[in-house]
Amino acid sequence: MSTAAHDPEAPAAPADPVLSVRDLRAWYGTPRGPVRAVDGVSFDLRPGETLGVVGESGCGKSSLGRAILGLLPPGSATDGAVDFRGTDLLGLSPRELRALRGPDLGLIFQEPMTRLNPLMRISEHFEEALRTHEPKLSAAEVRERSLEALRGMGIPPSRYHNHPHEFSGGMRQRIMIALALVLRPAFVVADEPTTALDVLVEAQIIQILADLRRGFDTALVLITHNLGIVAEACDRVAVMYAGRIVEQGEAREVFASPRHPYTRELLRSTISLTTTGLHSIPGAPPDLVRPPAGCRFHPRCPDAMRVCAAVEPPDVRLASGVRSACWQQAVRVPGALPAEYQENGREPLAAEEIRVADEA
Ligand SMILES: Nc1ncnc2c1ncn2[C@@H]1O[C@H](COP(=O)(O)OP(=O)(O)OP(=O)(O)O)[C@@H](O)[C@H]1O
Repeated sequence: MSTAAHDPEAPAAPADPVLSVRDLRAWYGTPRGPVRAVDGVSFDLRPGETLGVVGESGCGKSSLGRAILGLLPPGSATDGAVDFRGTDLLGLSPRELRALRGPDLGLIFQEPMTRLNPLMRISEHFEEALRTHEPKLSAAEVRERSLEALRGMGIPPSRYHNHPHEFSGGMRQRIMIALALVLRPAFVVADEPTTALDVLVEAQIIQILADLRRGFDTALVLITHNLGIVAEACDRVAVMYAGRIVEQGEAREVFASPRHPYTRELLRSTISLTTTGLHSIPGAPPDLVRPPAGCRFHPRCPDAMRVCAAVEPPDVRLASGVRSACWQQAVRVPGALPAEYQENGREPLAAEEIRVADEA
């Protein structure tokens, strides 16, 4: 560990994390065996921070968001620790968790109709949420807070007394977001909040999330396929592959010089979409019932070495503060490379060895 000399000009020490996730695992029981959708994930989130979680489809992003909030379906299980302001969320009963959702833990998921009651006016939804969690607010304050949240999402006050069916799908989604944010939760998970929305609305949501974070120190985990949003709106990024975080750090740093080959490939596939041709990463993420040995990305990795097919790479903290789980970095850490790979562990992995490793 490095120790920095005291610098009087240095910014104040960062606040304690609002959320600390340690070695989180989540799996779904299936007839083929457990699907290990989240497999040893750790990160911290400080008040006001936004962490973007990116990765291809099926890498475990949504499972991570749901596992943190205790929202996995029946038949699934979790292990590890999710510390939210000193309470381990994984140890809470469903009832205790429900009490925290809303005022402390917010969630924004894709399905907009799931929580809007078609029989209730929009105003009644807001009144119910605020009266339940902030009973001291006056009727005027409830109205003011609600209209402010709705206005932020581009819904004019004239629509306050309408019913859900009088809005388009996109508007309903924005109302749902306003409803989650009106309670000013300390921590929010937003899972692809923008898929059903157009680009203008997307920009608006990014703005709201930024305001929220500035105004109320809300910490946010933003799960998305859109690396552009992460580059624009997130402080930090976690790149997930096959149930693990393979690289995490300051978004600016990770995007400027990605260290993990998976991050590099993911960035290339996004950038080329908006410029010239279509680049996609050859192959597909692995079956999470039987993931490959060693580094899970090795069968698709252009830089794979022999050690990658056999031994899981340790998480290496680089000088920039970025953490990367890749043998290309780990071989430089004294003692990291096992003795039996000292001699030939760095040799490039031949195609036939990848097949053998896959079948193992
Ligand atoms: N209810 C379930 N039962 C069994 N397997 C599941 C269940 N939900 C998800 N999975 C599996 O868990 C793995 C991770 O899925 P998850 O939805 O978390 O990934 P994701 O990265 O969020 O994907 P996307 O970007 O498509 O939403 C996948 O292999 C998926 O098939």
